[in-house]
Amino acid sequence: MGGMTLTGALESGPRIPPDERVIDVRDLRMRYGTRDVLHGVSFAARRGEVLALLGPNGAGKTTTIEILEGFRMRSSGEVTVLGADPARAGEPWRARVGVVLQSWRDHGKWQVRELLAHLGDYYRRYATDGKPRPWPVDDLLDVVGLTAAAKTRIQRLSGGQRRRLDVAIGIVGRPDLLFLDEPTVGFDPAARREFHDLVHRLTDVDDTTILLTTHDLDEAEKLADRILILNGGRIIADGSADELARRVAGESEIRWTRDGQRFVHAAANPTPFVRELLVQHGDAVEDLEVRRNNLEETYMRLVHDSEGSAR
Ligand SMILES: Nc1ncnc2c1ncn2[C@@H]1O[C@H](COP(=O)(O)OP(=O)(O)OP(=O)(O)O)[C@@H](O)[C@H]1O
Repeated sequence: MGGMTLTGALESGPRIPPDERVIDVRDLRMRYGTRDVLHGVSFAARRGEVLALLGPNGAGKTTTIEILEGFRMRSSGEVTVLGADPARAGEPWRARVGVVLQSWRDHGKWQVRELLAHLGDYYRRYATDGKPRPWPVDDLLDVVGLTAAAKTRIQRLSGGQRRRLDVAIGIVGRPDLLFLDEPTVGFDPAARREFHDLVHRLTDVDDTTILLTTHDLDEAEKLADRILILNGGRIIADGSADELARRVAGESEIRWTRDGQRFVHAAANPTPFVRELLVQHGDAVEDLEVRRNNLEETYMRLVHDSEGSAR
């Protein structure tokens, strides 16, 4: 069964015409010493898409992202990002790519606004008619929620504010493509929600393509147009959260009460079951609830199935 889930996942992955691919990865392999950690990874992203790369610890997410960012040399495979090979691309390419690194701790004595204005200057020469660069600093402060902290020295920012500054630094050049490696670690729920709004704004306003990694499946479900699951250096699923949920058998849970008694039933297709239930019991059915697998359940199942079929 695991094998079928796997094949199904890959075959029905979206087909993106080559000229619309902001990211195009084919048969990417990575070996550290004698250890293979990526075994032929292939996927693509189209402009304006938000992709979440999920997978257990050690699956190869950071390695993949670092290769796409041009920070790590791959062992083999074809990688095209914004039309260029990241291993060979130059400064104009880098200016179009945003990277959010973990906590910007240098320049502790600088004020937030001052640092962003300074870093933004670098991007001025890469402005185009369609895309003025950098973000005007006050708009940027507003968009990441740091207006009130504009004059605060970096060393005095709270953990959450620092992560927002990391994001601001990643997008100051108005990148066409943004990489976010576990962007909301350390955020409180309010900051997390604001960050999600920011991601939506970036894709709405700027058509920014975003590739993010996260272990927060709720976050992936809220943000991503498409989910890629990497396990043991292989992509084991590629599709929207709904598509992946549909691929996992026994997906829906139907709950109801009748004569004061609770009932639970699992069904791949809940509609005929519910219809029959109402035909049989009509008004006696109360508190009817149909719940599809959430991404967490789907993810656990897909990872589990792939491990079964890989060995
Ligand atoms: N520089 C390196 N040298 C040798 N092995 C490495 C190196 N970097 C990563 N690895 C190994 O490669 C594998 C994939 O690591 P990677 O960091 O890409 O995984 P990940 O999916 O990002 O994990 P996590 O969720 O824990 O961040 C791991 O087994 C890791 O130990």
